[in-house]
Amino acid sequence: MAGIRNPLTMSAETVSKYLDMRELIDVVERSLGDLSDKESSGIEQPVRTFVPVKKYQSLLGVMPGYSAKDDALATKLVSVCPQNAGTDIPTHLATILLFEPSNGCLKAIMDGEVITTMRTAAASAAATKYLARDDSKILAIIGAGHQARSHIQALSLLYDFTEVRIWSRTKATATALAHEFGARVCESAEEAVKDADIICTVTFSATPVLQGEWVKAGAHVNAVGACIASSRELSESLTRDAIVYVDSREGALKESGDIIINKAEIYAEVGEVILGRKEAFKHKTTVFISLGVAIEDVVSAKLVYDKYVASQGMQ
Ligand SMILES: NC(=O)C1=CN([C@@H]2O[C@H](COP(=O)(O)OP(=O)(O)OC[C@H]3O[C@@H](n4cnc5c(N)ncnc54)[C@H](O)[C@@H]3O)[C@@H](O)[C@H]2O)C=CC1
Ligand SMILES: O=C([O-])C1=[NH+]CCC1
Repeated sequence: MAGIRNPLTMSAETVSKYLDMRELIDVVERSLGDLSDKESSGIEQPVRTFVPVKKYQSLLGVMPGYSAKDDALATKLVSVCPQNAGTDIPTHLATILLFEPSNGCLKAIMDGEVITTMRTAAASAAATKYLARDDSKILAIIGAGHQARSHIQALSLLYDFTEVRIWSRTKATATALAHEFGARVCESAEEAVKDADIICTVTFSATPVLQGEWVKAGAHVNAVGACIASSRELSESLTRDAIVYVDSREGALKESGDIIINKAEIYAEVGEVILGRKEAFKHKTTVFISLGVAIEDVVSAKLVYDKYVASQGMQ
């Protein structure tokens, strides 16, 4: 069997070669459904551990998970270093260790940055498919980093947008990203989200970048950037008035400032909607709070590994 005592090493370039966003959206969608049905899927996923590195205002996240249904076992190690912004080092650095569940051997050490960037957008796209209106035409993105780019890529596969708008506190990065996609740079977040059908907040902000009063009734919001209990991207009025979905209820109650600080009520995990156990409310204002869950990385890493092994004619 490949890599039993000699794990494969897979670079970001190799991982990218085997990841297709359309396929990933389907795979991640299924994993979110499975996460909401642990009895059948046999998912084991403790809420991740974040080790604060206060001296550098950064975090090390440890994200293990197992899916019995996929027979996939992996852990991601992710450094979150906002202070790297503007340097040659990315703000998120990640490695995924993929194991053979039957004997515990390490099968692969793979780059986790590409997977993190793409699977997060795939999760938002999967949620959006259920929660946004099918005729959505205007996409607004708040933030202009890696997640901003991958969210435009993923959502553009599902919707025929007539307009994509970007606002970021650093205008130069918003302008560069807008140039890639023929999007419009806005002078304020309020201008960007006016009448937008789908809004994504993908910033490092610790305080709200999106106010409820700016959001059109019936819009869908993917709130992706606030992943620790002391940070939030959404105003209290928005989480109070919208129907709030999360990726993991357990994770959100521990990690989401948008839930904890705003004292927001969680209506459902998006997986429960995918399974048809909870309503989608496509025509009401909806919010998907994405924290990122290990199982998304586990299934993505297995997908990459299996495709790589097949392409090499390995067992
Ligand atoms: N939910 C999930 O599964 C995941 C969430 N994330 C989170 O998404 C966010 C964006 O990640 P990336 O795009 O990879 O980072 P990035 O470093 O590539 O981009 C960050 C963006 O946030 C903006 N920003 C930074 N501080 C800000 C502030 N105080 N107010 C407003 N904007 C600010 C920057 O100008 C930049 O446009 C981060 O908070 C990250 O931790 C990242 C990976 C997975
Ligand atoms: O799920 C993930 O990988 C992360 N969520 C927040 C920072 C990284």
